[in-house]
Amino acid sequence: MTNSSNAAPSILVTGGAGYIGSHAVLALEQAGYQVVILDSLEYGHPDLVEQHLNAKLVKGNTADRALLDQLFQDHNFEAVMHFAAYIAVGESVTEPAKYYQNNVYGTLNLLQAMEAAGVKRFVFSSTCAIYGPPKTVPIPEEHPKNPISPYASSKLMVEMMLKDFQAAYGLQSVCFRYFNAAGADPQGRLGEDHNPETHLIPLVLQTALGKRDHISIYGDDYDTRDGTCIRDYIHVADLADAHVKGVQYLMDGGETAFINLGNGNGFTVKEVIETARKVTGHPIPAVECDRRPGDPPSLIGSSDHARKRLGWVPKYADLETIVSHAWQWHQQRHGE
Ligand SMILES: NC(=O)c1ccc[n+]([C@@H]2O[C@H](COP(=O)([O-])OP(=O)(O)OC[C@H]3O[C@@H](n4cnc5c(N)ncnc54)[C@H](O)[C@@H]3O)[C@@H](O)[C@H]2O)c1
Ligand SMILES: O=c1ccn([C@@H]2O[C@H](COP(=O)(O)OP(=O)(O)O[C@H]3O[C@H](CO)[C@H](O)[C@H](O)[C@H]3O)[C@@H](O)[C@H]2O)c(=O)[nH]1
Repeated sequence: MTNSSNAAPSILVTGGAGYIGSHAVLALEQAGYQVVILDSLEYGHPDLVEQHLNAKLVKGNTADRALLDQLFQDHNFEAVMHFAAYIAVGESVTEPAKYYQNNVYGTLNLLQAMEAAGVKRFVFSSTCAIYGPPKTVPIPEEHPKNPISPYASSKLMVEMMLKDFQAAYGLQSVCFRYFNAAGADPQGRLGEDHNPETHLIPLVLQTALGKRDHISIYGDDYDTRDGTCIRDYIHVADLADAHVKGVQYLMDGGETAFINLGNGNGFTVKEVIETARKVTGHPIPAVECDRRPGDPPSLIGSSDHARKRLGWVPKYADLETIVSHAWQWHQQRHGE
């Protein structure tokens, strides 16, 4: 089956039942695309897909070549957006094979299936973690790449494959290097629900809801304005919007590009907790603990490329707005 020429363009979204992928599917659908989601559902939330997205959900793994070939035969995809990956930095250190298998081999298998089907546009979820400890802040795309975890190495390996696939096969891709994804759909339909949860903002909000006794602050002796780590929090709806612009860029004939997605503003762990206290009205007890291994003191991205090449302007750059949207979601999903 193929789409007729005036049908809505069709996109395959892997990992579309997960946090960032589901927001991207929503944004694609609002922009008039038709979406098929491929998700193993090892993580991810089929209930949210069913309630809030029109996309067809196919349960399956990027490692399953026969399934991929069938999908490419059944649909005339204009592009593939690839979110499916394992994401826990700490786990990747103790179980690197799992990360190379899923994040590298799974992606290679997908790219080979795309090549066989003649699909030439690819949008990839990369990470600021590929830069390693920054030598300059804000970090530009040209910054040296020194990943310090297998998770980050797995993402850089895919970026290297994408350069080679462009040269050899003419595959054009946009690699988005996200800084810290945060927040939730402003209308409260979708949000962050990782299990286990390791990210700061959801853990702070679980503490506000009384699901945890306190939030642990990992290190208060960094060389930063209050001793805690600085991160560049980027609203998930702004990430989603960048992905729609990324697909459009490729459909307009754009060539392979590597693009940071951050706000260019950093907030300390203590500032995030203080903002959450203000937004939620809860005291949110915090306990200062040892540093978490592998955490760089400060990560802030320069997003000039995204602005210039894609015309992307984040709508929700304000931390209070990001935390408010996350709070609305957490109360609804996890509140009593
Ligand atoms: N969350 C962040 O702050 C962040 C930062 C940088 C990069 N990223 C990248 O963004 C992407 C999405 O992250 P997320 O936070 O939405 O994670 P998530 O775990 O919520 O979503 C990933 C989804 O992919 C699915 N999946 C995993 N492996 C699969 C496979 N082999 N085949 C099919 N489905 C598979 C999971 O079931 C899950 O639904 C990942 O590639 C991640 O590395 C996330
Ligand atoms: O309970 C917690 C959880 C986190 N933090 C701190 O809060 C900051 C943000 O931590 P997150 O775990 O929310 O985010 P990371 O910066 O560690 O991780 C982000 O960047 C990583 C690469 O560095 C990966 O890409 C990952 O998916 C992405 O969320 C860090 O300084 C961390 O030490 C705490 O103090 N207490």
